[in-house]
Amino acid sequence: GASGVGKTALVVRFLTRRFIGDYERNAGNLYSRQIQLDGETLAIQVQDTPGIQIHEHTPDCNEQLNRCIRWADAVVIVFSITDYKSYELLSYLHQHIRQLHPGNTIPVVIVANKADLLHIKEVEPQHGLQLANVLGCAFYEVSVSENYNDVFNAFHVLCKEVSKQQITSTPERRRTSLIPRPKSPNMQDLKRRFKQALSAKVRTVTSV
Ligand SMILES: Nc1nc2c(ncn2[C@@H]2O[C@H](COP(=O)(O)OP(=O)(O)OP(=O)(O)O)[C@@H](O)[C@H]2O)c(=O)[nH]1
Repeated sequence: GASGVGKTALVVRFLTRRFIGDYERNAGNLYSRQIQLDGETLAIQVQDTPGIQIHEHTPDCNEQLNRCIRWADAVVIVFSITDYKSYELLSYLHQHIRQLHPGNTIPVVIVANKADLLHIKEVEPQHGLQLANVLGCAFYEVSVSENYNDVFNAFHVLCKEVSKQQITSTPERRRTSLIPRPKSPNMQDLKRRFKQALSAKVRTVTSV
């Protein structure tokens, strides 16, 4: 999704259950994780992506992002209810994902984030749901800062859909052993940034 909608916060909340408020611009980290899903242990990888830039009113999906979309078995498109322009990107992004996965309907979830900021909302909740229905996507309105369960449910739906597809798909579609394992596990990077955020908070509290 667009820049600043909460993509990194969403991934971090899903993987660590924690909300870290301050992030630098996201370079696109890859996280590997084992999760429990309906009594089954799944190995998943979550690729965080940089915000889509808009040039002369046209979204610019660069080759790095296109590689991520082609690699993915499922996609979460995030927008913020406080940023109408991020909502306007949804149809374009959905169409772009379909073009990069011709003949294969990979599961897509649309997440409307920052539901805690209703006082500055620019997008009505029902508009997100209506558009998701038209596009044939699951829809979740969440507040990553306030709530873990809705975030988990959005990823849970995707993992179930992917599992279903992999059970019914041909063997070559199953890429679990072919997914490139990250060289340096990004969980170290996540822990470093988490510690930085915590120490920053301690400094802030002290300075107050
Ligand atoms: N109030 C509120 N703020 C949020 C929420 N989710 C994220 N934020 C804040 O929004 C800002 C952007 O969050 P990021 O996770 O960096 O957004 P992003 O989409 O990864 O941004 P880019 O890296 O620029 O693409 C940060 O200051 C977060 O603290 C939310 O649910 N509520």
